[in-house]
Amino acid sequence: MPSYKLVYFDLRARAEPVRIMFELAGVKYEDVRIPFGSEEWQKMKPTIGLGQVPVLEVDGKEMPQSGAIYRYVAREHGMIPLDSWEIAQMDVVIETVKDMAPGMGKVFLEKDPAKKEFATEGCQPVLNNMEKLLKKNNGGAGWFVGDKITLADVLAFSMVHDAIPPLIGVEPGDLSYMKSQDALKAFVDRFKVEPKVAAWLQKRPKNVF
Ligand SMILES: N[C@@H](CCC(=O)N[C@@H](CS)C(=O)NCC(=O)O)C(=O)O
Repeated sequence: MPSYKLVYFDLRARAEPVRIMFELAGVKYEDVRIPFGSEEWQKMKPTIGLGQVPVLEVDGKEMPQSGAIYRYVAREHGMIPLDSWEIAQMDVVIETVKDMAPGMGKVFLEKDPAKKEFATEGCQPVLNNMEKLLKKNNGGAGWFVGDKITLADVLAFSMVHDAIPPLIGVEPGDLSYMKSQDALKAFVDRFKVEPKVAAWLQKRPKNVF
């Protein structure tokens, strides 16, 4: 097993899917958390990867870009389907989850009315698409693709459980912003009680983002 060092800020954000995959796979890794906005980061920035984090070090070799890190870790630890069609279905889910980003970026910089609008209206079309994709596989009773957890599930969970709630001013895991996405809600409930995920949710640092 290679030696893994994940370098990010003291946040969940872009690093959390990697942490969740390492936990699911039972892989040991060094979870380096640089204080956000710190002097330490300003010193480190010119020396690491492409000057941004996350960076994953694998046996001392650096890998920047969260998307590349996600796929690499998922590939190494059995969270990418084997079949080309299923890989494409996984990518459809990942691209759909990414459709949340423009709306989220705007809300991040705004005050309460924008947060409320995003929760009640802005995020709903993407949630509906996620619901639709989930239901295409096994009627929505299992995971997004095939019959085991893939990167698609990890990214979908990170988005709806961890990333959106604090953005709209509620706790991670508070899904009250979901309207008619019952399969997606049930998916989150299923994912978070997977034993290794549940253990991680208990012990992970309690960051806002
Ligand atoms: N395309 C990159 C973007 C990485 C990125 O924007 N990282 C931010 C934190 S989420 C960062 O390092 N910000 C500090 C800086 O740019 O100095 C990725 O997906 O990894």
